[in-house]
Amino acid sequence: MTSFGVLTGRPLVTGHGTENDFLLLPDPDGAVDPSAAEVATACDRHAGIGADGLIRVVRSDALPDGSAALAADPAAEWFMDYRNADGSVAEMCGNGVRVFVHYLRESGLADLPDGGTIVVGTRGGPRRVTRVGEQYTVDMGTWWLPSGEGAARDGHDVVVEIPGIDGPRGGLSLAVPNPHTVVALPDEAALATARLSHDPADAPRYTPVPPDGTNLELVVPLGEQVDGGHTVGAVRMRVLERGVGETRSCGTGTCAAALAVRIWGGAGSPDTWRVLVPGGEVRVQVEGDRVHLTGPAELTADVTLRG
Ligand SMILES: N[C@@H](CCC[C@H](N)C(=O)O)C(=O)O
Repeated sequence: MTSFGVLTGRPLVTGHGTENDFLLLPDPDGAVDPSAAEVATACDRHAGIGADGLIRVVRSDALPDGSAALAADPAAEWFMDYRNADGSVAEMCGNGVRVFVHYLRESGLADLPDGGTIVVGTRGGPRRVTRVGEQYTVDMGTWWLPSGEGAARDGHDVVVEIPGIDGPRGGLSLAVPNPHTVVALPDEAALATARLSHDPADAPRYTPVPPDGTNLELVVPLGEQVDGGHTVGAVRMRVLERGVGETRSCGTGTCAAALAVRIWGGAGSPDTWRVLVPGGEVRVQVEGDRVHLTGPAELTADVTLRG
């Protein structure tokens, strides 16, 4: 008999950002702290509602991680308590934070006029989210190369064996601030043949093994175009998310993908990137050691779990 534990009977809201989908748990006062097993069951696509992750919408002053966010930025009234579909926590979710802010706006918990900005607490630090019509631009903060600048010179710091792809490939590790490994493939046919799963018998293998696990982005650079007088790069991406499986989009992953392709492109590589994912398209803007992500957010249903 399936048990959703503390989630039973709680009003939940479903939503997605470029089809990276989430269960939102409104819990302003921090009264409901689901266990990893309860999150995993609710996110199971057969035994539960199904989602790539669960996001608790909670006031920052109601939990310890939120207090740290408030100390970093007193404007961070709300905290995105993000859990992967397997119940594990992650530092940041680039698609989720847009859906989070869209929910705050739609439910009247925050006033966000067009052009307005709100600060959201996350485990990766406070994030400023600006509404631009029906799109949201997230200041994703600083990014870095965990292996140091030498990795940028070499272009890779990890070897990845990917089921469905011939031979081992060089990958580049990036922190956004959650861990990502980006691997370039020669064309879209190769991208289509990759098998992306956490099944131990068919999972990618990394040398060295990433200490905190990793999200894996497979990318195919699509070239550059001039848009409004600016050069814009384009890249197609598939992603295997840590703690989830293959998803139709990953916001932090699109940032990692754009950053890696930009590094591989060398001097003169664009700062603005269109990243095409199975669930749609987002835009990534690099400003030195900071990165911004722009994309849509939607709410889809109000749901309640039965016992
Ligand atoms: N889908 C998210 C990333 C969620 C966290 C990730 N699976 C991890 O464990 O690091 C995004 O949109 O960024």
